[in-house]
Amino acid sequence: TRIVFPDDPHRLPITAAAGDQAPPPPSSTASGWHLTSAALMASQLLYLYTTLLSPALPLRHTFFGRHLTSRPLMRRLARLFDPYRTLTFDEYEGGGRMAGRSSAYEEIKAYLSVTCAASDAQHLRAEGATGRDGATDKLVLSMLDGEEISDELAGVGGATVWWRARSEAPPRSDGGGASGQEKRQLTIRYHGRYHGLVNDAYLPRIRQQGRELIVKRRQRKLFTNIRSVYTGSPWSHVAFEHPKTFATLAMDPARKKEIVDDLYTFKNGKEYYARVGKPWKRGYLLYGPPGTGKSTMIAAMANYLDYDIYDIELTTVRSNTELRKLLIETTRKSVIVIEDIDCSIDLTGERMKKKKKQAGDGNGGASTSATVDEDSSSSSSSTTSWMTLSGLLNVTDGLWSCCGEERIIVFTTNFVEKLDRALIRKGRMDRHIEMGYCGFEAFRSLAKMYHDVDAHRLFDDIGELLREVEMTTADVAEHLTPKSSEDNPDTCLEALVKALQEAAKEKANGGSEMNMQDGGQDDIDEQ
Ligand SMILES: Nc1ncnc2c1ncn2[C@@H]1O[C@H](COP(=O)(O)OP(=O)(O)OP(=O)(O)O)[C@@H](O)[C@H]1O
Ligand SMILES: [Mg+2]
Repeated sequence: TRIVFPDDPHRLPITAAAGDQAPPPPSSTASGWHLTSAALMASQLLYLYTTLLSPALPLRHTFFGRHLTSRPLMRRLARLFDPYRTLTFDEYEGGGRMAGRSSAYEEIKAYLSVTCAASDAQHLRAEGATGRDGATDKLVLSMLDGEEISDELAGVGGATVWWRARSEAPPRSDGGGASGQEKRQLTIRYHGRYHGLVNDAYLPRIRQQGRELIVKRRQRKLFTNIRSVYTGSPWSHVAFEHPKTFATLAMDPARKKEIVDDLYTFKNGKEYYARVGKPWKRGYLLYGPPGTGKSTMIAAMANYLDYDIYDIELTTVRSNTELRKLLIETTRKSVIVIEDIDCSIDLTGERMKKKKKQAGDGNGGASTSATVDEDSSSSSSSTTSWMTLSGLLNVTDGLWSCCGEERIIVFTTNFVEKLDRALIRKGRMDRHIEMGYCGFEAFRSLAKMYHDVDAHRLFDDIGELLREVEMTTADVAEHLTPKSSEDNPDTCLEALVKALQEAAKEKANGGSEMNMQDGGQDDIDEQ
């Protein structure tokens, strides 16, 4: 580690003797603070002694320091020698394995990245970043371990605070490999006389500025639950740059408006959720046949809300505990997605079977449906992972889903009727959205999007055929896509008509029964 000290005329001249150990905090202002030469010498001797004795420990933690600080009088004396205070911000708050990311740490880190750039620090870390405008030439600077930078306290002429970054290696597992993540910390050091100022004005101010910077710089990310080899986080991410918006999502305009209004109300519902005491989250279930725009809708939602996406591949989650950990690691303003929920886990009537069995046994016991035994369900031969329905229920409405605010949970499925009712009841999945086969309104928006055509002689035929034949939006979009430079709106619409007529003929011959699916309602009935 390399340490850079701020230029300060009052720094005690022990740097060389102390090696890598930081010198005592420099005096932040010259005014009003004059040690007598005797006190200065005593403090130097004292510090030299403690520093040499135990270079790794700050003054207060040494044997000598503890003695000095154990009595009020002595403590005051110690303050004379060491009038500086420190505050440490951990990257993870709460301690233990279930610690969550600290917003204070993130905000201060963002603020310091600007201070770093303007500082005279010699060794900084630079990370590439993409700005919101898509520019890829941005750099975000941060302090390397042990690096120290100074910052001014506004309103107090020349008063300075010092920030230092440090990290602890994760504890080793039995196999010798790292078993966890690095513990990162940021520590601020300041003169005791500025304690009130630092806590009441400086820290709130820089957190606010950090928050604004985070929003300004935010490149949205698409996370997936593959452990990152770089950070040890259970999530890896790439930049999220899906171009789909609600403007380019083909569906019935009235239904689209409903969904957009719903999202708008959620996004601006902070006070409402606080007032009624509900966690600020909302669950959406998107269901419908393949190619009807479920994944596309998720991208449009994330773009509309300006949220990150956490895409959970449930089949690789080995236990309910792992799922909880994943959820705790998500940040606010995010859409948490579990696609094809029916394929990820055997959720189909597991609880029903259990309930029936209990009813059949007639021996009481734990009889409520909410008490599914995790172990018995995890040993079910049809599950591909050890995730269980009860674990998933916990995630969607238990403690774990409200460990942060402003989250949307989206499940998608091709077979809504297969899902356990408990999983998709209102409150868990608040809104059920059917993504059905392409209707006339959806077709019209595709025609407008692809060919800028509002009306055409073939529209009536197409409308008729779409009522008769079930064709996915993906298929209709494909027919409308020009395949060569000779293609124009006429040829594309004719190709679509032809495809629809063929599908109608096939249906009439009884060949397309497989495609039959119920459509119609927006919301499915609840138990
Ligand atoms: N409503 C729509 N508006 C615009 N494009 C659509 C729409 N539905 C589907 N598409 C197009 O069809 C393709 C497939 O759609 P998407 O992946 O969203 O389907 P899906 O419902 O998620 O299918 P699956 O169930 O197989 O995951 C996308 O590339 C998209 O461009
Ligand atoms: Mg999909």
